[in-house]
Amino acid sequence: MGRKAEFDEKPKKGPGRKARKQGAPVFRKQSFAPQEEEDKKLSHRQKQRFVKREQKKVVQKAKIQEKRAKGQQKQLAQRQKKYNSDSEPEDEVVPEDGGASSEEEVPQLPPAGKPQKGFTDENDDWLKPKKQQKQKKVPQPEPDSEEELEEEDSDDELEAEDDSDAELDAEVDDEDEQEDEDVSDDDDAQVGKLADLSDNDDDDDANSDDDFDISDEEGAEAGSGSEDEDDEDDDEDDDKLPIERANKKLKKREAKEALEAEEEMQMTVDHQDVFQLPTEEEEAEKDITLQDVQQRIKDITLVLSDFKKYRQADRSRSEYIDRLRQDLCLYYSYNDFLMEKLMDMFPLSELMEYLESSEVARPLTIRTNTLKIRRRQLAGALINRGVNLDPLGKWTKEGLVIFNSQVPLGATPEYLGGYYMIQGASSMLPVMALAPQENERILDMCSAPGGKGSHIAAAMKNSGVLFANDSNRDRIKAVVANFHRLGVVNSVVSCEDGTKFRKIMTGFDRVLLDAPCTGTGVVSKDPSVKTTKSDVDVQRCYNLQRKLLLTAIDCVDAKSSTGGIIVYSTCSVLPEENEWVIDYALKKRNVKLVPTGLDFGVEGFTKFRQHRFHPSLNLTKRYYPHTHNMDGFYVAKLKKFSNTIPITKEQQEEDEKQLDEPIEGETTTEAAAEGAAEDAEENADEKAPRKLLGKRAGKPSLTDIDQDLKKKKLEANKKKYVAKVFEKPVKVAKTPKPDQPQETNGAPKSQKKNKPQETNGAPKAEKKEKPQFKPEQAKGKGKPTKPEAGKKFPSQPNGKASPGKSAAPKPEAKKFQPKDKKGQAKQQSAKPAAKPKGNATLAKAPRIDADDVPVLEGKPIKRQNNLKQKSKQIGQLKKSKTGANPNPRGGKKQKFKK
Ligand SMILES: C[S@@+](CC[C@H](N)C(=O)[O-])C[C@H]1O[C@@H](n2cnc3c(N)ncnc32)[C@H](O)[C@@H]1O
Repeated sequence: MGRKAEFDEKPKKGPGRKARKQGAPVFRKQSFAPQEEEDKKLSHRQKQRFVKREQKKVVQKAKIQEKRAKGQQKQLAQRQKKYNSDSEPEDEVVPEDGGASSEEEVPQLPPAGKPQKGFTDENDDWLKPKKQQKQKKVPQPEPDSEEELEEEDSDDELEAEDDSDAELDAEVDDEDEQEDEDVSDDDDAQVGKLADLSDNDDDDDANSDDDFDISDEEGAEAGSGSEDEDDEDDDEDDDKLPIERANKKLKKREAKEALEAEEEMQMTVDHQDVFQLPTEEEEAEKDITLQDVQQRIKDITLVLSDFKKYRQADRSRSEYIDRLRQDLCLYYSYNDFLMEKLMDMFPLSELMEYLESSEVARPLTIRTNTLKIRRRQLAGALINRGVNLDPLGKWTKEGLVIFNSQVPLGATPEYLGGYYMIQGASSMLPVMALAPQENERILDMCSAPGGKGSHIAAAMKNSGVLFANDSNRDRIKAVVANFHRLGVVNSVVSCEDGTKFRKIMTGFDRVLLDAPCTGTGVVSKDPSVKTTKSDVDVQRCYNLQRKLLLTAIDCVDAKSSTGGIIVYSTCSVLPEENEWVIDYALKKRNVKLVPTGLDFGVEGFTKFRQHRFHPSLNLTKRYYPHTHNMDGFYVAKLKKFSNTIPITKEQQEEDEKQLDEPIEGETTTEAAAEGAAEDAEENADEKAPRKLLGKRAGKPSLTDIDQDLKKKKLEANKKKYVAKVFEKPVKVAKTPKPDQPQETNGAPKSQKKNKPQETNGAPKAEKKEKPQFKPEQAKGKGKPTKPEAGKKFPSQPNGKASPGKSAAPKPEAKKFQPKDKKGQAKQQSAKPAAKPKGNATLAKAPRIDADDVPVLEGKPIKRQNNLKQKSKQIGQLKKSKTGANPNPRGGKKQKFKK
């Protein structure tokens, strides 16, 4: 008010209120006058704020001083004296204010004994920056009105009064900025608001405090260097808002944590370096948990990922691999045999994926029976029943995937009405590859329970004829039931041994061989596979599959105008049951692999460990649970290009006998040697010129020059493709007869020698026949030598699967023993009763599953076929036997000789 009086006249223009304020050069002396008068001028709010502020200050001061007091009692006592002398007059101001009403009363300072407020030169240094901070941080807002102006004035006055406290205030404020800013709430709204972002919330406050505490501690830990940096940062931070400072500290802390995490990881990795493979004693002593096993799997995986770096110097890779295999067996409940097979097939990382996904059930899928309904209609009907479904994929027009269902899918009216078949996604693939056409004659050789058979019928639109065969009498009933339900009317259902089907009926346009197998691709459906399958099972399947496939090929008419197609499939992932079988067929029949027409799937193996298959095996397809979310599956599509069989009848018979021979439960190295010898024998067969059969019999032979050229060509190809493919399964371990001394091993040789004598003159004609057969294959057949054949069946070399195996390799001479045995086998087959007599192990040998045991039924079909439908091939064979080749046996023997 007084200021007004100083102006003579109001300036019309010029600076505004701010300028006026600034322009007022005269400070009233009353500002320093006793507060009584001033207090009266304070508004109620001002008074409240003032009191608040003062109270706060006192509390803050008390806190700080308490802290200091602990470590600096003496020093502080001196300071106190000094301080008392310096600040007494100012302090006295406060009590003077005390004359105000109790509401406005400024809280009394703590007793003089304690170091209270103010600072000396000694603590001036560390207080200074904070004072600056305070000054910068709390700019005074400009008053907008007269009233505010008054308030400001009074505030100014108050500040002036508390000048001595101001520095201490700064210190206090800095100790707890939030609280300080709280004090200046309304008037300092600008600052207050920003500070309130964190301050008003107690929790946040607490958190931020914690954060700072931590960072302070960390700073202390980091050492003096970082403290200095922090000090510098603090100076810089003075310009920043609290939230910015908090953010900066947070970032710092995060960076530090990241660094620590990295160090920790490195330490962990370094720790792995010293992963110790447990010794056998340690193993025996320690009770191992599943977690331990899991951890060890991880550890060994890491070691194997960089073997040089992480290995123990005294441990070999195979030791780690053995340990890993055992651990995987334990963890995933596999037997050693199957785990070893899988480890051979997949790289380690993929193996883990495969094993993991094999633990999970595949999605439930159904196939629309297009004979009765369209997929869209079926989906609608099922959705109405509360089934949650989707189309299975772009690759199929019939498949639906079921996510969940409120009704059992095997009991819906739609199911009972034959609108769909519950079928795994992978089961749809072979029929798609087969691509059945309308009005064709198609054979489904192993049909039960009829899933794929009914799919074929649907593709044929119930036209033509579908022969659905299965050797299992019980299972064949399911075929009939399903065909009835699904409305399949173009089919003939038979129950025959598939391997004999060529004698029943041939001339099919297409044949599907969905072969019986070990089921290693469907462990999620049938976990017992993980523990029950052995090398004997695989060998048994391998034998049966080869026989069935050769028969399937023989049943197809290569001259079919629409087909001439054979599709082979299994739900096994083992190469022995897939590529091995196909490769065998490529050698034994005039077929070639063609693309399956399936646009997804992994290529079949062209090599597997030390084995090499025909390069065209890459046209076959593999399916895995971890890559396709389907059961493990295999599909191969063959095209028959000639009805001629590129091997002699005798050889065929011999092959069949070989495949018929039972397999002993425990394989031995002797058996391996036997197989090796047989391989060698067969290789000799391949090299030998063949007797012409069928149409080509008697036709002009290749000249010697041609043969030389051919040999050279084969040699050249040999470099590209070394076929070691056909490795026979391990068969019965026939113990040598006691009365057969070592010398008897030579007997087969002498027998062989006799053979060629009977077969003179045939080679050239044989060569003539060969062009129909792929040169690479022919070469491949001829190639495997004894050492290669010695590798035998993949399970054989490691010798782990069969406990009975002897580790010692058989002497070379013994490899020829099988021939002798073969001769025996022939004799035995002629006299079946004598067979068990000759070899006790044969009687014990496990037989083929009930499924696989030929059940010769359906006689009428057989009879009918015997009467009406005689295979061309059989005819040709007979012809060659009787006419074209006057001495077929001689032809065979000659081959052996060569
Ligand atoms: C994989 S299942 C066939 C599944 C069938 N394709 C389907 O989709 O429903 C193999 C079948 O082969 C049959 N089987 C086994 N040995 C056989 C043989 N020697 N001749 C014919 N069928 C045989 C089994 O009875 C079994 O039903």
